[in-house]
Amino acid sequence: MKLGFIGCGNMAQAMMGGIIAGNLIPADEIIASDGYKPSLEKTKENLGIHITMDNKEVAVNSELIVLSIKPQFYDVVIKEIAPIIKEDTIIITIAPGKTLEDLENQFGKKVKIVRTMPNTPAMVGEGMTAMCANDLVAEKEMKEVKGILEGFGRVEMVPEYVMDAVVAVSGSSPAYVFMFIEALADGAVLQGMDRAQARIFAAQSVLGSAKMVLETKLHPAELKDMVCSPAGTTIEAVKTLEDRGFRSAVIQAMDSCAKRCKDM
Ligand SMILES: NC(=O)C1=CN([C@@H]2O[C@H](COP(=O)(O)OP(=O)(O)OC[C@H]3O[C@@H](n4cnc5c(N)ncnc54)[C@H](OP(=O)(O)O)[C@@H]3O)[C@@H](O)[C@H]2O)C=CC1
Ligand SMILES: O=C(O)[C@@H]1CCC=N1
Repeated sequence: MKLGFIGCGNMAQAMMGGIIAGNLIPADEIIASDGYKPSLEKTKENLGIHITMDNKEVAVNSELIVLSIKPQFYDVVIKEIAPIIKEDTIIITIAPGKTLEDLENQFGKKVKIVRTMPNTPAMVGEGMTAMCANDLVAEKEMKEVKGILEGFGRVEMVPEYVMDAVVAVSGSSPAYVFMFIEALADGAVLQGMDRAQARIFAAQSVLGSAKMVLETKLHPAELKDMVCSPAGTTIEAVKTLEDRGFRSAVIQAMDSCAKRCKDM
């Protein structure tokens, strides 16, 4: 197998979906293991990958192994696979707070490790993933892994010290954005709009605004100013958001998020 996933939940399925749809690795060269058989079988049915209940089968048969279990299960899974992985296997991690040094110590031997942080928009091919690696991973191997991760969105190489910031700004941020979209829809419902239509108006406005930031490369404050007419409607809304500490709430939420990474 080219690519193996240990843990076949939300992130693993999102990553596999993009990789297969982008023809980066064919489904019959991907294998996934999980402790829960019905969800594995459903993934096999949807994506056509190989499945197993045995993590070791993934470990011995894959060139690249994604550890797609929750952080609290990293210890037990690493203990299980460390004795049997081959020297040239590349381990890809996606958990917050698990540093390259921690991981190397847990494996207890020289292992090629690529530490990444993806996000759930990978499910629709619009993921944002950060990556860094230990010294054993050659530049050519980094490029290969990057190419695979690009199957489900954008990828940036980062120095490891910014990984907690990455979790706050992209790994976890879809949750805050969904809360914002939900709140926008609620606000429109309050003004009398139908719920289903409100959700479309809210989501499309967030999508379009994000695209403007990426495509115009203008500062977000400049784009905000373009919406605020003098004595108009928008500046009234901006005033209320500033009064209620909107930006400060976001920054403080991200600070809590990054602090949690350090405790994991
Ligand atoms: N969700 C997100 O937005 C993001 C998540 N991540 C990271 O991705 C990783 C996976 O998260 P996510 O996909 O959300 O989690 P999920 O709970 O959806 O998936 C994890 C899967 O691993 C299975 N599992 C648990 N223990 C084992 C084991 N010993 N061997 C094999 N499989 C096991 C779980 O089964 P069961 O449910 O039966 O226990 C579950 O199906 C985490 O490290 C998370 O921090 C990173 C970026 C974004
Ligand atoms: O909440 C979490 O811990 C994971 C990591 C990033 C997004 N979800």
